Amino acid sequence: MPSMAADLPLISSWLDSKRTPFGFGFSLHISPMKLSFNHKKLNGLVTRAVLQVGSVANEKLKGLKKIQGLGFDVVKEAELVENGFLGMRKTKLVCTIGPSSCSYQELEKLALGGMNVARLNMCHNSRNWHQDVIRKIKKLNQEKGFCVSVMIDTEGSQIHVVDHGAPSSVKAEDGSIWFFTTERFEGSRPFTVQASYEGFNEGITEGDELVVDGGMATFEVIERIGNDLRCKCTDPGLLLPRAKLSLWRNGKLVDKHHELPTLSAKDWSDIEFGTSEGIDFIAVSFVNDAAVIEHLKDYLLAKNKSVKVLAKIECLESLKNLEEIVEASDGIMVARGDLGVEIPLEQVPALQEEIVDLCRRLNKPVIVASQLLESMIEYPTPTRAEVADVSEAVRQSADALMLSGESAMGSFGLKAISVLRIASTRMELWSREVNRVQKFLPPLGVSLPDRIAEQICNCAGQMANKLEVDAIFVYTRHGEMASLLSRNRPNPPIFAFTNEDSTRMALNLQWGVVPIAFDLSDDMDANVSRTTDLMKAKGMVKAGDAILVVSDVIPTYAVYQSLKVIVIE
Ligand SMILES: Nc1ncnc2c1ncn2[C@@H]1O[C@H](COP(=O)(O)OP(=O)(O)OP(=O)(O)O)[C@@H](O)[C@H]1O
Ligand SMILES: CC(=O)C(=O)O
Ligand SMILES: [K+]
Ligand SMILES: [Mg+2]
Repeated sequence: MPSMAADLPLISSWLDSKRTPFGFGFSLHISPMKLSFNHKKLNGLVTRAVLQVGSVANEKLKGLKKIQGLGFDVVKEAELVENGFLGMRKTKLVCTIGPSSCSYQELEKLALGGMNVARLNMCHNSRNWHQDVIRKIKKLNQEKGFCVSVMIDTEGSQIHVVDHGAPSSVKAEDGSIWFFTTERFEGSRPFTVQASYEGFNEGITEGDELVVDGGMATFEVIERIGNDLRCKCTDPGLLLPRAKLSLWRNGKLVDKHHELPTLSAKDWSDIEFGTSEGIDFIAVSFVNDAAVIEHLKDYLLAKNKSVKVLAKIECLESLKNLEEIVEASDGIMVARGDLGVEIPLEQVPALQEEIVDLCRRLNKPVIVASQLLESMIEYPTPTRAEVADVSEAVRQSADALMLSGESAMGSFGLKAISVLRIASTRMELWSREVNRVQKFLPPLGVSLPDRIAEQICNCAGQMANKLEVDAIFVYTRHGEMASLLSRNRPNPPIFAFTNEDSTRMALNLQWGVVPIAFDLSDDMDANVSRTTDLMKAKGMVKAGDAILVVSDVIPTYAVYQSLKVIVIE
């Protein structure tokens, strides 16, 4: 077993770099508070070796605030009691809510099944429907002790089918002639497909290709007449309601997204509605560049709304500006559905891995989305290939996996979430064995502006693994340290105590973090003893458990970040 001292050079090397721009000096002290040599994990080490890195406080510690109980997610609590610290799932699960999952009972079942975030796609359904779902989720959280965050996903300016002349799907036969029109009309016309965007056929000429849903059906443009494109079906298939339309010339996409506003008037109105209902995340569809994310974040800041903004990577333009988009946003969704429409399908897997790695480097949570268990929309078991896809996303250490149609409209949403839960827990375990995590994941260098926090958390991650502590406790107001710890993908779970509700809900999307509501005080020792006492009383920690404690609680008088190891007595 490596000794704790082995970590000291690492820590002291960054301690040398003083935080002069902020006017703080740093001290490191190791104070053995109590010696005991029989702990199962830290045999031979002091039981309360305290490694503290804090600014020199020039004021006395403030008095203890009144601390109430712990706001612990009932599902995580049960998971901990049942599986122990190491058996807790790290990968977060997002479920799209739709007609088959919108009742109070179904939502409760999904929450019990491990849903961390509920996604509402504003492309579908009415304002009242969305409001009703959001309120049900809030009620479940409040009355039943769940911790499910709410995400809205903007409609954006997609080019899709408005009407295709049939109530549900319609088959386009080989060689059949169809009109794709931008004309608005009521009712339906046979062999006529209404497209959502007026500029849809501009610049399109004979010989171009019109692709439906990324290859579900393909047409050749024969003629452009006024508002219409007259097309011949060259690859037969189904036209589904709201099917996506894209145009191609000589094997290259004719990019129309950049002509459209990323946030339409309807999107702004949906955002206004969502924030007034207290949502936690906005996922922005078809992001082209960082500007739209910055604009939305400024807007939310001005309105004093702590809502996290996620950028969906799903079009060509977003790939060109990937790094600036990741930097600007609070998280990313790899929206493989539309991405696979805009770029050749075989490029999606490598891109997914690159995006996941980039997000980890820049410390932004990342969701892998779409078609993870697509066959489960219809069938109660997944294909082997789907389970392999899910496991691969977990191996890449994506923060979260997302269900779409599987939970929104399928009959087996609950089974689908249990497949995600079981497959991700299994893969996490496998990745941890014989240090595979270290082999798989690119090492973290020094890449973030807050180098001190970054290095504390990198060291904490290494220490947690080497010392085989049972859990990491982090005390955080804005979630920064919790997020930086998560970025290291350590073996033990990260319990993040926070007094900010918005921080708690945002941390729901971060790998391995269990967010817990707690009335933080400026007195760190009081926080630690109070939370461990409360968790002990609940049977969640017991004597002998080793815990790595990290803090970024910032009292009014100083910056105070610390790292220490305690063993529960
Ligand atoms: N609120 C809803 N009401 C009705 N049906 C829904 C709803 N949400 C999703 N669905 C159904 O589930 C399917 C998949 O949902 P999802 O929202 O993930 O679609 P998507 O096309 O992947 O997303 P996006 O439109 O953002 O690209 C939809 O095509 C739709 O049929
Ligand atoms: C989720 C989504 O928007 C997509 O995959 O296209
Ligand atoms: K959407
Ligand atoms: Mg999409």
